[in-house]
Amino acid sequence: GGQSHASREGINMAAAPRTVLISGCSSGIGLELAVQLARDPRQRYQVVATMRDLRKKETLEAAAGEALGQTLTVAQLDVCSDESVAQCLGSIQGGEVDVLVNNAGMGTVGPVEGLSIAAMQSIFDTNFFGAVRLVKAVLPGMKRRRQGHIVVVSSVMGLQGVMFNDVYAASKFALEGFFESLAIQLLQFNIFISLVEPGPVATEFEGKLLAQASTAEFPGTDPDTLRYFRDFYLPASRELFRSVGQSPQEVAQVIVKIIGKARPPLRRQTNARYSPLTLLKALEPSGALYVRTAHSLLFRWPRLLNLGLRCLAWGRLPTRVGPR
Ligand SMILES: NC(=O)C1=CN([C@@H]2O[C@H](COP(=O)(O)OP(=O)(O)OC[C@H]3O[C@@H](n4cnc5c(N)ncnc54)[C@H](OP(=O)(O)O)[C@@H]3O)[C@@H](O)[C@H]2O)C=CC1
Ligand SMILES: CC1=C(/C=C/C(C)=C/C=C/C(C)=C/C=O)C(C)(C)CCC1
Repeated sequence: GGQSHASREGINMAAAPRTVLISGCSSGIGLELAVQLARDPRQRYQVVATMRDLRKKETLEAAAGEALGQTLTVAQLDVCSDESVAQCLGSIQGGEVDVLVNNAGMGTVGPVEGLSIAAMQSIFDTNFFGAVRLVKAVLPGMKRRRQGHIVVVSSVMGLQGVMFNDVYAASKFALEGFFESLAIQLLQFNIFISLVEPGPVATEFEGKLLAQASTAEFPGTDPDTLRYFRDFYLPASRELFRSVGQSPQEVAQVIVKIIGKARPPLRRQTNARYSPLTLLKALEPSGALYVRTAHSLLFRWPRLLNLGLRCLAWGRLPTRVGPR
């Protein structure tokens, strides 16, 4: 209770740093968040930056600079493996995680007819069950200590569906339902949940999706659907990333602020330029306004969509797309 709030607000400067465990730190949002927290000017955090493949650790280590080995350590963690999770948590001093950031995730695009059930399940294994696995591992300790914060990198697609992102959106909706439910119970234990909902972010995420879209054959899909996907959706999606895409640094900054709060919010969107699109659903609960507008913008008035995106992008520098 009171003591933790005092330390979080910096009143008790001598407070021990909080241990923050982040999944998926080989690139993108996870990497940036790990570095920003480790470089906190008030040194409030001890960061365990994890990734499933340690051969990818160089970028993170270079970005961490002097923080490496001080406020940041790198550890192996595959969110799809029970053994890996157990081993990683066992290696943490005291075994206590104060803040868990479920960031690891992957996208998938394309018509559902062309995606195998196995491929869909693997998206859920990573995005949904990966987060659930980590939560099951850290929750008993948090409950015992009556303290904790669980941050989940969800998406605007955890709030509303987007054409040709059916499975990815479903995995993010699953996170939203799971963690909103958990949030109610956990208030009893002084444990907070925060679902962070970025719009498009310039990380390796988009490149991986474009690579999938260009190599996958989506067998069993009718030619009309394939044409809608390739000639309508893909160019619009590219333009959206170019115009309103955020940098991973910006998203990480929002998460750092949330972690620093004594009363963190349950939901937080990160991209004000995307919010007109999420408003379409929030303002009209039947969903018809959002679905009809998205449909029209993509299939009937693509030039209006382009114009609209350019307006939303007004006054900002184009986001550099691609790896750090
Ligand atoms: N980029 C975007 O437009 C948006 C992204 N998001 C979400 O942000 C999160 C981070 O993505 P982002 O930084 O953009 O993309 P990146 O592709 O740059 O990073 C994804 C990270 O997740 C890791 N990962 C994948 N599977 C596993 C696994 N089984 N165990 C551990 N780590 C794993 C990847 O590791 P590896 O390198 O080994 O594959 C990588 O470190 C994701 O949850 C994504 O859904 C949300 C909204 C928008
Ligand atoms: C094409 C198109 C859309 C596309 C949205 C996209 C592509 C959002 C991507 C979000 C991401 C990448 C989130 C990651 O988690 C809208 C705006 C819904 C409606 C108009 C047409």
